[in-house]
Amino acid sequence: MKILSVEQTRTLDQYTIEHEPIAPINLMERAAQAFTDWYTARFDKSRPVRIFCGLGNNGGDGLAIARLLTQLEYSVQTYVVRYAPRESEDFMHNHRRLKLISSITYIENERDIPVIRNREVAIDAILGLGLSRTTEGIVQSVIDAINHSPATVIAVDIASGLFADTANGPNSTIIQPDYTVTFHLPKLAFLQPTLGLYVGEWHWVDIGLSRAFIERTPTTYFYTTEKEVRHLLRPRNRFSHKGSFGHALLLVGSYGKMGAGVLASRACLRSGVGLLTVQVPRCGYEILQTTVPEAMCQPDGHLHILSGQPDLEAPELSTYSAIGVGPGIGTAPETLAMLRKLLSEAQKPMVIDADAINLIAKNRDLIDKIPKNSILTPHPKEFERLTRRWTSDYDKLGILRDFAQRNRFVVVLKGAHTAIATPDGTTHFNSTGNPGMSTGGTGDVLTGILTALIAQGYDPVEAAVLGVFEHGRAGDRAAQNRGQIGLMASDITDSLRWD
Ligand SMILES: NC(=O)C1=CN([C@@H]2O[C@H](COP(=O)(O)OP(=O)(O)OC[C@H]3O[C@@H](n4cnc5c(N)ncnc54)[C@H](O)[C@@H]3O)[C@@H](O)[C@H]2O)[C@@H](O)CC1
Ligand SMILES: Nc1ncnc2c1ncn2[C@@H]1O[C@H](COP(=O)(O)OP(=O)(O)O)[C@@H](O)[C@H]1O
Ligand SMILES: [K+]
Repeated sequence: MKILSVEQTRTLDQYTIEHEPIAPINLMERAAQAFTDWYTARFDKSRPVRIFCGLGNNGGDGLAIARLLTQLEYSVQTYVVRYAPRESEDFMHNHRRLKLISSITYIENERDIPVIRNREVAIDAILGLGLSRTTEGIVQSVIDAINHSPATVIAVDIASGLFADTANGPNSTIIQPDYTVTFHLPKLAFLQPTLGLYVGEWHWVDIGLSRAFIERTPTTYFYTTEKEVRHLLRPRNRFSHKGSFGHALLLVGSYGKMGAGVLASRACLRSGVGLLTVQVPRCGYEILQTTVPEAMCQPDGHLHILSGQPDLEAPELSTYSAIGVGPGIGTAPETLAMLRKLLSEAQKPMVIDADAINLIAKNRDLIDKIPKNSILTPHPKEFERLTRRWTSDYDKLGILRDFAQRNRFVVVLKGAHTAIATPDGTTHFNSTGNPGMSTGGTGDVLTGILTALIAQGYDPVEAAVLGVFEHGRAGDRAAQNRGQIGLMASDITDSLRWD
């Protein structure tokens, strides 16, 4: 699914109005109806509703929602925050219609702000996508009052005060909703870690904006949906054999961190690889053979760490269809030497994670040695070590895009809504996963998954988008069984289902 900019969203609204065609006021009515349907499916009439409206079209939506809920016999009190002398035309129209059936209270100064109580619902329709400057004055006071109230808060389209795709200033006053119900495609702001407080749980309601326009509008930002991912998954041929699904090599583990290697190996096997060889320090040999009997094990000459020495009689690197390196390997000088040699010899895209990324961050000459189209899977701290500190989520997205494009890597920046940046400059945000996955070892599982997909011949960008989605989906299944708190990394592997 595409993510459009505010400017493109405005043009999308305009295009829909001209080409469906539909009058602006009817499109607003459709938005209000969609919101009302969403609301009435979740909240019953016992909860009093206070709707706070601005003077633009977001306020217009709020007035129309007030009318629809009043007609459904919800207990509704409507407020107009009078921060400016002028109202939008469609606001005026809905104002006249609401006036016929209900009273409207004006908020011009702080005295006019009502006390919002427990069990009440506050609907925020003060400012929408038209936000052009930081909030101030009475708008700020109303937002503060709503945020400090015990009510359930629902933002119409976007939280008032939140810029949809640019950074807010440091001391901005922004609604902190429990829910955001948005009419347009997801906005970039909804997917950024530092903005979660200003989004809450977000829901998209379809108001029939032009699909033709969306299809031909260029964007570099995408939100991965299940339908798109289904398209990527390749069915198995009836006459296939284990040679059809590649031979992966994982270089993982060190003394005390063999678990990372076991997690990555099991996830790799659960993701359809034909054959798996795992290279571990000698101390990991029995651990691996015992816990993952499906894998072949290649012990390193060193007892505790991967050293790449002595050169054991391993098959040529080129015989492997994919190589994954990093989970649990530590950052010893011998392991650095091993990584240096590996990167110099590898010809195909690899999967590079965890300590391998930390070693590369400290030895930057290695960046040029990484095969093009390799997948790097840093979490934010690892990515910062690899690049630089960022000033906002948007700054970070710029660094991410440039780093992936300049080096021709696929960079999987992990977290809620993992962002996958590709060599061609696009960024794909993931839609699956949950906070139960914030626990040690879940990243190692992802490395195993991605290595298996590359081994099976998936293109690295497809592998990253598909693998990250399925990793999150397995995490969601595991959370359903166990609850988020009880979830641990191996539950994700056990919950993988590739169908
Ligand atoms: N066809 C459409 O355009 C549709 C629009 N819809 C609604 O319309 C919204 C966008 O409407 P508008 O473009 O009128 O935008 P807003 O309702 O966000 O209001 C914009 C107005 O607020 C002023 N303003 C901006 N920042 C301010 C601040 N910090 N303090 C005080 N005033 C400020 C602007 O000068 C402008 O006059 C969407 O978010 C959505 O809710 C929906 O009805 C769906 C259809
Ligand atoms: N709140 C969250 N929502 C969705 N996914 C999450 C969340 N927290 C963590 N994850 C996922 O869990 C994994 C954590 O990886 P990582 O930080 O490398 O952990 P580890 O190094 O312990 O394996 C990533 O894939 C990340 O996207
Ligand atoms: K709003």
